[in-house]
Amino acid sequence: MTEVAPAWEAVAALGRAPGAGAIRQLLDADPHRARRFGFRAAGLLMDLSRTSLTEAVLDALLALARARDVAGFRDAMARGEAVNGTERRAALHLALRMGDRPWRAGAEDAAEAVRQSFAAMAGFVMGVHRGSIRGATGERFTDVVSIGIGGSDLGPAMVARALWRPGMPMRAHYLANVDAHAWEALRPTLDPRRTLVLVASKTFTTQETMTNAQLVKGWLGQALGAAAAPLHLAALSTNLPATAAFGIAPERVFGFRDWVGGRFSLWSAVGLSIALACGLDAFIELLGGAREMDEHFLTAPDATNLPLLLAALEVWHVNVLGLSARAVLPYDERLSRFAAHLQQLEMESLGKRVTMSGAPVAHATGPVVFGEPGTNAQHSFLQLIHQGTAKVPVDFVLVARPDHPHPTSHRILLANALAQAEALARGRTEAEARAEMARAGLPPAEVDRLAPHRTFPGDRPSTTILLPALNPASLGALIALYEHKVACLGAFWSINPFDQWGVELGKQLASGILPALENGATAADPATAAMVAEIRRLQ
Ligand SMILES: O=P(O)(O)OC[C@H]1O[C@H](O)[C@H](O)[C@@H](O)[C@@H]1O
Repeated sequence: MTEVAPAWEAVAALGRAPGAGAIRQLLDADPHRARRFGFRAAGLLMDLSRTSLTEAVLDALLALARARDVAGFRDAMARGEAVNGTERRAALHLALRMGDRPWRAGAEDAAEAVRQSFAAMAGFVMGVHRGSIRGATGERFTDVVSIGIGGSDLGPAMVARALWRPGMPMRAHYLANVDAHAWEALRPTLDPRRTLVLVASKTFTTQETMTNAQLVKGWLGQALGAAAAPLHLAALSTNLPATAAFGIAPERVFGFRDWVGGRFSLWSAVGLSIALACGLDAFIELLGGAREMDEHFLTAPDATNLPLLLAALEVWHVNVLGLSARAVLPYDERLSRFAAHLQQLEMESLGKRVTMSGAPVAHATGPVVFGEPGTNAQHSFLQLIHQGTAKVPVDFVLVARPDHPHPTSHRILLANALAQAEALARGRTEAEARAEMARAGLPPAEVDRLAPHRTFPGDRPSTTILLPALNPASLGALIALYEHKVACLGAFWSINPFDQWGVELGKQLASGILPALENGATAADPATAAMVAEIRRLQ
């Protein structure tokens, strides 16, 4: 047996112990549990008290982290080693946060590369905001459209939505889906003379993005003349030849390196729309918040390291308790796309079935992640989480101070979030349900009939992350927390969290099916061929 196997076995044994997974009794036994299992970094409080973690479980998970050398993987990542083994690349999104560390990606001075691309971005943003960079008709830009998909869309779109307030420099719009209904819905809201278009694509070959970019370039050309369109375009990409071929002048191309993974790229030029819409200062503060979490991640001891603890909890839930989904519920409307961002960040990173060396994994990997803002989620899928047969851990994200002048609304929002966490953990026993119905005066037969339906099993885990306020720094720290959790889980599970081969097959098949839809060529797969025939009949 290797050192790793006994560490796994120790964790698994705790999972088989009587009472493992219980939460209510832990809460009852220790009134200080919230203090013991509350952890702070970068202004965030992470409360793990409403989980079934115990001192023994945590110790075993931290021993497993040592056996799996999670800290070693983290440090190799920070040293710019090729931790993305299948693509032979570093994963150096930490360098984008522009800390003082001498970041290197292999032989490259990554810190210098980041400084240069940030300086170019900053110059452009200031030029647009001051009006020295204008559209072809001399008008100032008021709107920015960022065309991109996946990592070139979800992060920036989520952040801009979270941070934008009336009066900020520009309005940002995001165009991702190749479904042209998205463009047709956006188009009438835009004045081409005042619209700046960013084509955000790391590879600059993504079919959806290039299709939309051609549509929007055509719209600019029609409205302003083909020669004027380039004045309204910029590219955010690592593929300089392709941006030039698309007709974007080199000084309008904001680059980044291949060691920035798509789902980790909002801190790079891919985040240009954030800086344009919310201001350069906000973007710098966002980087600063992430940097604070980075420093914590790189230096805090395991036992108080928030990303590592969050990852360890996920191992406990997924591998020991067999919980294969997790819900993310930000109780803040401005974070309405936060779950969408985490869906990509976590599921694209951790949806793997072979180890870094290509052998089948011996255990479950990434859970299904989904979510919606609260309180809306309460009136939707939380029924299943309270009373369904599947146990689904929840991440609550709460913001203490709102930016609106309606304290009553905010108190109602927070009371609901806290009530959900309490209800999930404590539940309501059948005896409690019966007593309550009796107090309400229900006849005994009704009490008997409804008791099973009004019983809540409890012992359903949740994590609460509290932000003092939602601002660029706290949001940067929050996102970085999850990024680092993902890296830790890659190490725990010995999978590559930085590649995404799973998206390739569908891409290849789509290009084979396109001719069948265009001219009736027979698709290779009979089910596809039958559906193509029916679609063509209806068109
Ligand atoms: O930025 P791009 O090269 O256009 O890629 C956009 C997205 O598409 C790919 O298929 C991957 O699934 C994502 O990781 C990536 O973020």
